[in-house]
Amino acid sequence: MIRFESVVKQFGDNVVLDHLDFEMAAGDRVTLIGPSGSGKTTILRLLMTLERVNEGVIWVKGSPLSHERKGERLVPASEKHLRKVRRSIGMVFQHFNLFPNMNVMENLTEAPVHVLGRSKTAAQERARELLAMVGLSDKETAHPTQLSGGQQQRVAIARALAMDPDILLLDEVTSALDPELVADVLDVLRRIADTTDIPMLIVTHEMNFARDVSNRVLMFDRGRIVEEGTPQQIFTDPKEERTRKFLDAVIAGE
Ligand SMILES: Nc1ncnc2c1ncn2[C@@H]1O[C@H](COP(=O)(O)OP(=O)(O)OP(=O)(O)O)[C@@H](O)[C@H]1O
Repeated sequence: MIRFESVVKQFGDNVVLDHLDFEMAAGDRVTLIGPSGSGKTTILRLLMTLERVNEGVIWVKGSPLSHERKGERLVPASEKHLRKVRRSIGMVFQHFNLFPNMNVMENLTEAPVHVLGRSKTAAQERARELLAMVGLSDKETAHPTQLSGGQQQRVAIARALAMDPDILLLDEVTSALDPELVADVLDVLRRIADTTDIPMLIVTHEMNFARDVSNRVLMFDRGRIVEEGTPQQIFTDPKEERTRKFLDAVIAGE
């Protein structure tokens, strides 16, 4: 479904991902953990095509994301290819990033209509289903500034799903929220995990959430996977000293 094949990403001399190999199957929910600067967000940004690989190839559903085919060969993706493949990846950011001058319904239908070419009626119908799923059916005509941070983030989740993406990327989606708003957002994501089979790749420090939603946890350090397992195994019986130290530090900071 998703495959990183020997991916290298560097910024100047800083090698952030060092020949990274990793795969996600359909229906996988994977949480990435690891110290600050270990490359977690870079992985999401590569999938979002906001960054380009230096070496290696990223595949989505058997097609290259980072590259395109020229006959038998793979060549680095053109901007046109990236614009096209970007549609299949849904991302929710820490800071919501809703369109401020559009109401909730417009936020949800803009890209399905203008990028995917759906009819306005079909896009609105799908948007209403998604608003019901995130518990905001009564906010269709509200503008982002009239919503709490938690409500804005739930709209952002619905907006990502409105594109029917192949994968949903969640980057620290609760870390900009007031503590009392976190639970609602996590509950919505738990419900989506329970009621859909969309693959999710999650970066979070909310270990309970990771335990509830994901079936695999990958521990990163310096651009490499140092340990991988089920949430149960990684959180209760980590094998690697680096994982243990990292989890102790997260728990101490909570
Ligand atoms: N656009 C960029 N230009 C230069 N260096 C970058 C850029 N983006 C990321 N980096 C560097 O890449 C490394 C990995 O960053 P990344 O944000 O992927 O880590 P992270 O594991 O997500 O950390 P955090 O938990 O703090 O978000 C860091 O050393 C960072 O400084």
